[in-house]
Amino acid sequence: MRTEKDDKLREEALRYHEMGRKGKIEVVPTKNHDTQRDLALAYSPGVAEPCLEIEKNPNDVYRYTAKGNLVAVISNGTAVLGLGDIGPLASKPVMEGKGLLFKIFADIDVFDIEIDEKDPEKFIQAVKAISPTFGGINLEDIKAPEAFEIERRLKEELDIPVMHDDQHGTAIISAAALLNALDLANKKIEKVKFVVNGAGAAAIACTKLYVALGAKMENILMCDSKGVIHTRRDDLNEEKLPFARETELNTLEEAMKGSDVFIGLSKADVLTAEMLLSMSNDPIVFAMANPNPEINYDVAVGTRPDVIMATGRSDYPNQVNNVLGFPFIFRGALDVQASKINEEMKLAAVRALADLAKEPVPEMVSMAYKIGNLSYGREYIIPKPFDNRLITTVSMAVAKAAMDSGVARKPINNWSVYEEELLNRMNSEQKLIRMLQNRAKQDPKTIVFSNAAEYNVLKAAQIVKDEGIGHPILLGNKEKVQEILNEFDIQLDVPIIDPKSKESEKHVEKLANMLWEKRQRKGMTQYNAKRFLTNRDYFGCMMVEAGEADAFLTGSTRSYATSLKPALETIGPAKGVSKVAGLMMIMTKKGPLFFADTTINDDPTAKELAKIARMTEYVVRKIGIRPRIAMLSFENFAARTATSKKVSEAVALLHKQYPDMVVDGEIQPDFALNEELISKTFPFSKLNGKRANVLIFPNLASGNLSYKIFRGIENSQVIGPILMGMNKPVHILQMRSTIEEIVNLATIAVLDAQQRNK
Ligand SMILES: NC(=O)C1=CN([C@@H]2O[C@H](COP(=O)(O)OP(=O)(O)OC[C@H]3O[C@@H](n4cnc5c(N)ncnc54)[C@H](OP(=O)(O)O)[C@@H]3O)[C@@H](O)[C@H]2O)C=CC1
Ligand SMILES: CC(=O)C(=O)O
Ligand SMILES: [Mg+2]
Repeated sequence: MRTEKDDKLREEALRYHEMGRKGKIEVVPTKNHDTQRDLALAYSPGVAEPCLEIEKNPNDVYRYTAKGNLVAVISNGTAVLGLGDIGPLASKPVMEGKGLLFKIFADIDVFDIEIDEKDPEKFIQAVKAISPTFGGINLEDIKAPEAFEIERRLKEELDIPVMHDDQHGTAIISAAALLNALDLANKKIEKVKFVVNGAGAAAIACTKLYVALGAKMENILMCDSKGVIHTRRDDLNEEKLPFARETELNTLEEAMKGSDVFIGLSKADVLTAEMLLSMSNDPIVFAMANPNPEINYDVAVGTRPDVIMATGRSDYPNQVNNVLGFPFIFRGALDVQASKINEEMKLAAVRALADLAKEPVPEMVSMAYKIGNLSYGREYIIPKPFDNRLITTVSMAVAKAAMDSGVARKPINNWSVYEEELLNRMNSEQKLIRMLQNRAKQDPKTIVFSNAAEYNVLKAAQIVKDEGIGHPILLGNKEKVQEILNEFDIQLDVPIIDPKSKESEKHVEKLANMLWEKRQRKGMTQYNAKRFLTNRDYFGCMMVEAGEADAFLTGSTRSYATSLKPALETIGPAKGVSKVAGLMMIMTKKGPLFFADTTINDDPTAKELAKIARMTEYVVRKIGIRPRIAMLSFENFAARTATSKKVSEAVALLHKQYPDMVVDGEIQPDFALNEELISKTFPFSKLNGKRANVLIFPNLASGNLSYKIFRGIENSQVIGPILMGMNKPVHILQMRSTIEEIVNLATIAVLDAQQRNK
């Protein structure tokens, strides 16, 4: 069933693949290559030395080359997703996609290899011939029954891990999800009746693993394209035969009656609402065909509110897709130089995944999925791919199982060092920013950029446009802007408005009249309103006020206060807000930290401080993070000085007015940021033994200077200042912001505009 959403996705997917550098992965040099000397080492003559070492000791290949971190994703294109035999060429986007996932989730490099060969023997020989290059081989989208023979032989004949992901990756993930779904439905694996639709590579491997976990063969009905696999059939291959049941049932429809679990690894839309209605109570439906499931998610949930439903897709709850497995399974296997991926390693991955879903979900994950409260339950039976913990949890479990089962050639001695290595592979700061950008891209908004005759602003606007984060409008002198565009060869075709130019006179007049109407009783004359409107800051703000744009970004060439004044006089604070404030988001290895107020209120009173805290809580929550707020001072719960007393008073106000708010103080920042110190020293605190992620400073000096010191020492990425409390999205950059900082704040401006549209 093709929906409007599918049509939109089609368009977007084609654009995504076509834009910019072609393909989804590239090769990047890892060593210096700037001088003649570097080249003499990288290539001839120096390169001969590692060659000779490896000739003497083949294992040194792991020491001197990329082999140990390089996986081949190999396909012949005979069972590409659920699209069938579309050939090796057409399979390339999927294989490149796998490469991308290997890289971003587990820092594994991939060559995707599409082989034009259907004959299993010839295919095996081709893979064997290129295998010296790789530390592991991920077979992909090869159809059954050939896939079974190909994998079996390559496993036997090669001494590096070989895994057909559609079989075992899928089996591992779906088994983990199944264990949790059964737990939630209060059913036992030994008792439940399964219908497995599909009898190909994925379906057979999954079913075998469920049997290994306790499912009973006599409770499983498997169907292929011809219907139920039963003993009366004479067309069954070797792999299907063990699943042939003595039964009178012939069709999927008949098989479904009274079943508890439906496993779909076949093709789109083969399960009907009527069939779903014939299942038992609390049915479990894993419709895993890609790109479209055996039954549409909304249809299934609409038909059976008691269903526990999963699909292979990322845009619905419970994505049961092998992406949750292969990056981390190979990571663990490569790190111990495992000779194979065996049953013990697979079962370890199943348990690790199933258990992880029961743990509290970190904020970063909820944020990536724009879901406030992700917790173990019917709509969260399996971790999400963007969960940072997968790399440590699953890879470590797999590595350990490889060692315990005797297939590891390079055992791990120090697990905490290994854990640290795994975490360092992931650049969590970048990930967070990427997540925010992805959210912005879902619904890009029109952003007016002031100071367009600045290189950084133009470059940032170009990125915002090219990445699909927003639709820029530039404010500035057209000639100057064009000059910079030409000089730096920046391709940016967006509207440019110069409020000072003759051609903008009518536009200026319209916005000036609006402003005058707004402020005529606050001393503004019509003449002054018109004069103000030739100023870019007034003009940009009024465009947002007039609904001509969704957000305004300014400040990169002016002092903060100079840009703030027009914003306050035009857009102004939101209803009920007496003090606006500036929030900085600082990316740290332990996650994002928020600082307020960093830009506006010199010495807020206790009441104002409480308001700033409340407003910050709201904004942080909107970003998708659960705020834990520390009200900072230089004393801990023992206010003696005027500053601490003020903070203490603000905390009392907050506790009284908002008893559910996670806020406490006065507290020193080193305590607030240290879980152990907090839980041991202040067990009574409302922070509940958890590290704070929002720091409210007692005054502007401490807030502003702290984030600047932090930024200077840590060289962390900073997003902000996010201007909080305004009636419409306007944000003021720091002077001389970098391109990256402008793009980041533009992203926040888009998210801000998205929130307000809801
Ligand atoms: N979510 C995930 O992580 C994954 C999902 N999949 C999905 O599973 C599906 C199968 O992949 P894979 O096993 O690799 O491919 P195969 O080609 O090996 O197997 C396809 C199977 O589907 C069966 N089939 C086709 N049409 C029907 C139908 N109308 N009713 C019942 N069965 C049917 C075929 O039957 P016959 O034997 O008669 O030809 C065959 O057994 C694909 O949609 C794929 O996207 C696969 C791997 C991972
Ligand atoms: C997810 C996957 O590997 C498939 O659908 O084939
Ligand atoms: Mg696949």
